[in-house]
Amino acid sequence: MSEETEMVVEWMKGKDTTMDMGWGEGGGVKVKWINERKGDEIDGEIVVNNVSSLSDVSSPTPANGVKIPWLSLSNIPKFLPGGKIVGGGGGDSNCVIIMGLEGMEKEEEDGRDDNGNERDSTSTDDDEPDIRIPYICYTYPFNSPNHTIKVTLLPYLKNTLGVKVDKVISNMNGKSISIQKGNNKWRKSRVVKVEKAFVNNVKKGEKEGLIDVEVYRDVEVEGLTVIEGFLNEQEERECFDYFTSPTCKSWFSQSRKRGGLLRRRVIHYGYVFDYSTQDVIRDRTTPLGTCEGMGGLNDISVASVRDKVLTILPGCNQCTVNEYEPGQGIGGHVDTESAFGEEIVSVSTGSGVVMEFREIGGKGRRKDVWLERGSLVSMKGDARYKWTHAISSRKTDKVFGKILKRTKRISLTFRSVLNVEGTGFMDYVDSGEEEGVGGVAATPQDNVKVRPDVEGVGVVDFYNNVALQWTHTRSLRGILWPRAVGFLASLPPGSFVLDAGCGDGKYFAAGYCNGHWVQGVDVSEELVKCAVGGGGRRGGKDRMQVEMGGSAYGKVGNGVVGDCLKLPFIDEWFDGAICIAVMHHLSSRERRVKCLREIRRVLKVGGRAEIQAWAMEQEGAGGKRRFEKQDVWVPFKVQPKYLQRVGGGGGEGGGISEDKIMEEYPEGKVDLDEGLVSFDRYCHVYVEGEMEELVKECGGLEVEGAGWEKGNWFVTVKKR
Ligand SMILES: O=C(O)CCC(=O)C(=O)O
Ligand SMILES: [Fe+2]
Repeated sequence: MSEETEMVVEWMKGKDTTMDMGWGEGGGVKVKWINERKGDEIDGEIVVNNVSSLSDVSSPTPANGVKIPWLSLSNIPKFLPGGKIVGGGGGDSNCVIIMGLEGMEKEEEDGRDDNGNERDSTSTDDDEPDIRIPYICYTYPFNSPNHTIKVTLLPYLKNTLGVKVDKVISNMNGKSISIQKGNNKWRKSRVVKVEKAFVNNVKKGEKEGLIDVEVYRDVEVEGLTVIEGFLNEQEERECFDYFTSPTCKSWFSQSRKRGGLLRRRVIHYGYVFDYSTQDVIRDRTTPLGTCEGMGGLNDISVASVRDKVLTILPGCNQCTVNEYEPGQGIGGHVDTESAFGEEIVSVSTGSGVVMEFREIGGKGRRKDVWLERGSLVSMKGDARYKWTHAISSRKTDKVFGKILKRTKRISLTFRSVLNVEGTGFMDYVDSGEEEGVGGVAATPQDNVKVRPDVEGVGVVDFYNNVALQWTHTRSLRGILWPRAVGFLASLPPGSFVLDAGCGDGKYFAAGYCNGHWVQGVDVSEELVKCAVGGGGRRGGKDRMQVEMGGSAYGKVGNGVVGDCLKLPFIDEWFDGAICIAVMHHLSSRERRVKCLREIRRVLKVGGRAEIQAWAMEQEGAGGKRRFEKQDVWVPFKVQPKYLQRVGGGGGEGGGISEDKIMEEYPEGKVDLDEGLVSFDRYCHVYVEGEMEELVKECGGLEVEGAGWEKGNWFVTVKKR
């Protein structure tokens, strides 16, 4: 069970629980659940500290009219790291608040408040709302001492009730606010009641001045050592220059663009670390970055650093190079225990920095250490497992009375990856040979060599590039796979349904029409925007008619950007899940099984899932596709007017030059005759029985049905 799950389980037991979410870039979030049982209901409050970047809060979307109790056991807001709300509060959030929305009250004549401030609109018994929705909002910026907060409502709230977001209110605690609906008309009738919102000013240090490392001078952390001057000046300089030189092309960002979590850039040697799953990718077929072999670290300027480190940590087989611009940091975390061995060392170059250690549990002590340029910090024992480490996102540090400006810092962190064969970066050479999957001979055109970035470019970038065209054609045609629609209809009304790999939300309406709350998640931010933001339309002969007045889109499901291999939802939350045309974009068997395991994890016991992916066997499908191999690139053509980076928004699109397209979309191929731009998408098409095998390997799932439909293999499963 994950730490987060344990926390929720504790919460369910009605105990007070404090935990450190500590998810990588989320910023070492402290969450405190305090709760009180009142019959079947639980009153809760959550205190979240130190959210240095917007993360990933989500809870399923209520359809209009669905009644759910306020913070009851069944609908506590569930959140896990890994997802990203599109159109959320931006990156400066340092506080998360749980509030309750009470809606559907009588509309008042003039609800307008010119200042856009809170209004005193405490509801009376007469106004007892007919729906109550707990939700979480992010706040930014945090202006103490008045705690003036800009509130951004979760998109689902916006989608469900059509309210306008971003409203400045003051002094959250226990107050009510009005929210805006439609065109600048304030509706007092829709009241957001802030229930015990907690606002912790965690940026204390800033207000009080920087905390000097000296303050923690006497705190001892077992297992923490700093060796100053580990690199001499020349070694330090050469190493820094190597990574900052324009010839160093290995920098990679598991960035927003990729739906990832990192703001800073990294390079991985030996094994790639996947920040969304917080795990090492052991089979080296990863979309998440280049896995450098001997190349980089063999350069004379850095090989000496590696060799020096090897004298301290002989078993190390992985190195992560982190680049921190001033103002960038790393959230409080313990390096994944299951992935890395007992000692971790990190070498600083370019700039010194203060690293902050915090004791987990116990007295919650803190220790700051100054990492000078050329120094090495080693963490083992308690320092490795019982304390988190973090670097605050600041531009300065206070070191023994002096305020020091940070400059670019490049650190090299060396670790030993557990459970791998061979010696990692020391012997790994990317041969560059065209090698098929599972021993099948490959040709570049029809068989993808499963290489590190295959999903990054061939799936995430692909869908972001083609999103507008995609949603235009697909949604307009609105063709839904019949079995998936049948599956949605087979779930009891009111189910929470996960749409894993929701794309532009094609199935949202089908779920909605069956009375479900649909929560989508997809790696493509551009597609999620379409799913929640009205980017697409419904039509065609198979379309789902949704009579809601206005656009059905965005009102019938909620989407969050996230990874199917690390779903941003807690365990056992969904009654049903669909995963349609997603599994054929995963580039290794390990990743396919991981995806199934994630779906299983978030399903309740007895919850069911429908999983479908392209079949290699296309005969009788009536389609034009023929697959010779299982791992293939499949082109998709886009009209330039749908290419957003050259200004295409779906309008006329005249005058977009070919040069500009080629510049902005180097991965696209422009066909002059057709006037279309073609993008390749990575697919792994399934052969008969393969899906069932994966299900078997996943375990814990009972197969209710399996077969072939319209060129796809499907399995319907139930969680045991
Ligand atoms: O930049 C550093 O020195 C620390 C990096 C780190 O903690 C990590 O990558 O886990
Ligand atoms: Fe770390």
